[in-house]
Amino acid sequence: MSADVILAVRGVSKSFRGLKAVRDVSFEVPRGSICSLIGPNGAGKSTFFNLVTGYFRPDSGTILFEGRDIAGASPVDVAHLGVARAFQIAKPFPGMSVTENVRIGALFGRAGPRDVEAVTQSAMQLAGLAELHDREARELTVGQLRRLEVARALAARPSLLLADEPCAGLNPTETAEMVAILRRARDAGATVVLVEHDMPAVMEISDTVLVLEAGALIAQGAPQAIARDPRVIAAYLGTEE
Ligand SMILES: Nc1ncnc2c1ncn2[C@@H]1O[C@H](COP(=O)(O)OP(=O)(O)OP(=O)(O)O)[C@@H](O)[C@H]1O
Repeated sequence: MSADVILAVRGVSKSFRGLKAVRDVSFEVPRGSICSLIGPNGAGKSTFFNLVTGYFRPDSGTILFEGRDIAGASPVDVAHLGVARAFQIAKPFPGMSVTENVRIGALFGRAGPRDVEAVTQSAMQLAGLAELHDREARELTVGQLRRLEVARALAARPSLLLADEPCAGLNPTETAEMVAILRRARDAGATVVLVEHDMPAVMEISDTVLVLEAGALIAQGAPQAIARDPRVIAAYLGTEE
């Protein structure tokens, strides 16, 4: 595996009681890139995130993160190695401030004790939350909560950020902000993989798009090529019988 590949997935499969949720999937994510995982509902996108973050163990295959096989490692171990996940539904501590919530990400992450404050501040800055630093999480809008979730994940200083539908339910202004935040996260050193249904955002932000359908990887490539791919169009729109 080349040093420029941060995540290499090889022949990964996962079934739930006979239902093949992920089928023999292989791909590589170049370090420093932004990669989107798309596909119709039930395609296996969330299952894939759960496999990478250690919530599920694959039935077969390897998941090499920075050259180390993390298939079946615990979520805590995977996080300590440098993989962070920003969930679609943020569950912050509602009575705590934005700063306190982001600091928790830093405390459980890879920053040394002396760096916790600086890492907390820079994650808030990157996510555009500096002005909201003393707001209680319960007062935040959906868009602000989503940014708090990304900031909490980034405060762990991940080298790989997995973002779960970061643009879901956001208005166009908030979506543009989120795209800018994810680009800044990449520029600050994190490779970003997102699951996303917002196609304009996917087209704008992605270096590579991976398409899953019924658990199988049916296409991968640059966004423009993916948008023209007949298999992808058929997967989304269906074909006439
Ligand atoms: N814990 C589980 N137990 C049983 N079946 C599961 C489990 N998790 C996922 N599945 C099944 O695996 C398949 C893939 O689901 P998954 O949630 O990964 O799809 P998805 O692409 O993330 O869909 P969506 O876009 O709707 O979130 C589905 O048929 C789903 O019902």
